[in-house]
Amino acid sequence: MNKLVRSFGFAIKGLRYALATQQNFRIHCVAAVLAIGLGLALHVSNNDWQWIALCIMLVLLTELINTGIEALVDLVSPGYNELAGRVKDVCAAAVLLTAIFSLVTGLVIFVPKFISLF
Ligand SMILES: Nc1ncnc2c1ncn2[C@@H]1O[C@H](COP(=O)(O)OP(=O)(O)OP(=O)(O)O)[C@@H](O)[C@H]1O
Repeated sequence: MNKLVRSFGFAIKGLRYALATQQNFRIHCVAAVLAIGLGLALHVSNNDWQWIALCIMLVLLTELINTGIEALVDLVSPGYNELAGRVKDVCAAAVLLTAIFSLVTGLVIFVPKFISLF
């Protein structure tokens, strides 16, 4: 049990690190809160909630993995290295793709709801 609590503490430490150091992670958290607020206000369906939850998790997960890999790259390659840069670029591309996927999904869910309001 003690080990479980300690592991939970390490995970919270990782989350706090990402929140404190990664502007993109903070922006994605705000976007997640906005999406949840819009979903509640516009009474989206259970199916739409599943898509919203999937998008939020995908973006936050890729951002956290990107942050971890960035730290690892800085540890093993503190100086300039073309491969180190490529690793970071590819990880940044993963975050970008999930963010675009989430944006498109959000538009598909929310735009028709907004249109039907007017
Ligand atoms: N050690 C390195 N060697 C070569 N290029 C690097 C190195 N570190 C970073 N880069 C290049 O600079 C870019 C930005 O790297 P940086 O570590 O500043 O990430 P970041 O801008 O903080 O990313 P994020 O906004 O996701 O935190 C990388 O995508 C890569 O192209």
